Amino acid sequence: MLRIAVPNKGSLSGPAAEMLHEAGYQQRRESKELRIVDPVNEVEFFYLRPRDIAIYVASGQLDIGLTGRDLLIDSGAEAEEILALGFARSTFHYAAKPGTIGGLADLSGKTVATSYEGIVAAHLAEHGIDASVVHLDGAVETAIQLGVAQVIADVVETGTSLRNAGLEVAGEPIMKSEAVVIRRTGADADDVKVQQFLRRLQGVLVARTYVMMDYDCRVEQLEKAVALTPGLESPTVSPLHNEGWVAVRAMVPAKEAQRIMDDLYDIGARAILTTAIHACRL
Ligand SMILES: Nc1ncnc2c1ncn2[C@@H]1O[C@H](COP(=O)(O)OP(=O)(O)OP(=O)(O)O)[C@@H](O)[C@H]1O
Ligand SMILES: O=P(O)(O)OC[C@H]1O[C@H](OP(=O)(O)OP(=O)(O)O)[C@H](O)[C@@H]1O
Ligand SMILES: [Mg+2]
Repeated sequence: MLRIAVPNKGSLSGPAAEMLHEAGYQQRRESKELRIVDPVNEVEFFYLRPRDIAIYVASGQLDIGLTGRDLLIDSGAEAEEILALGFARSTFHYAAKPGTIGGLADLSGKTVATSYEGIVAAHLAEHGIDASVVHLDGAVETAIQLGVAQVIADVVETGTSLRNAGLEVAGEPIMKSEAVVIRRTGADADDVKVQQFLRRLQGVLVARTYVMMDYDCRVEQLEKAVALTPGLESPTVSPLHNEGWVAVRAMVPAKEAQRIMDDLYDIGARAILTTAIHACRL
């Protein structure tokens, strides 16, 4: 039975459960459940604090975990990222009152408040900056107003929390994060059950980002049309009953579907349809 750690609360938990559900796995029915078994898929899910997931996975008791890249790095645990999941995207930044911090050197001698001490201490050391770090559990934007620190280092997504606290980002981003699948460093890369789990999640990622496009076009236009819809490997081209026409089928990025349909129409393609992909194995 594959043992998987899943975030039990916070920004990661809803989208993680949704992705697992889309991948065909049973998920817990209520938020107090800490462990469930999905007997059909032979998987056991453990609902853990996002921050603790890398530690559990590194200990070898759980095969894989879903967490944030920033949480993985912050933990310093012996675990590694094996698949990026495209949700809970964020950037990790220093921030301060406008005009107080021009560049990294200005952090010298300051106190930095953060929930991500591991990332911040490593970043400061890497750049040879002597600053103090104070750990706070959350709502770190308030630390400056209340005099606990002159600088914060935190997750920024829309920037609303910083703006509301009258702060602005200082210097270059420290790192970019998103939800990731992790396993213990050096774990068996060919484990069949892990590979199957990853293929299922990859199927969801593809289904979310691609649509299937079908259209008819004249044989003379086929090369131009195929250049617009090269597919992932190669489009399927089938003869039509009407001589001189073919039907083409290819996967296209969902974000570009409308532009591609316009371009296909312009070169004479007709009966252009897009359909959602619900699941796939590439
Ligand atoms: N506003 C946000 N937008 C996108 N991702 C976020 C946001 N806030 C946190 N994250 C990401 O979520 C993960 C942190 O999850 P965690 O549950 O620990 O914190 P949280 O979502 O802030 O919840 P909590 O309320 O417990 O602090 C990190 O990977 C972080 O980058
Ligand atoms: O740039 P934004 O879109 O405003 O998002 C970033 C904010 O979201 C998270 O806070 P959360 O709401 O999880 O509270 P917390 O600070 O207590 O973790 C994060 O810690 C930032 O404060
Ligand atoms: Mg938070």
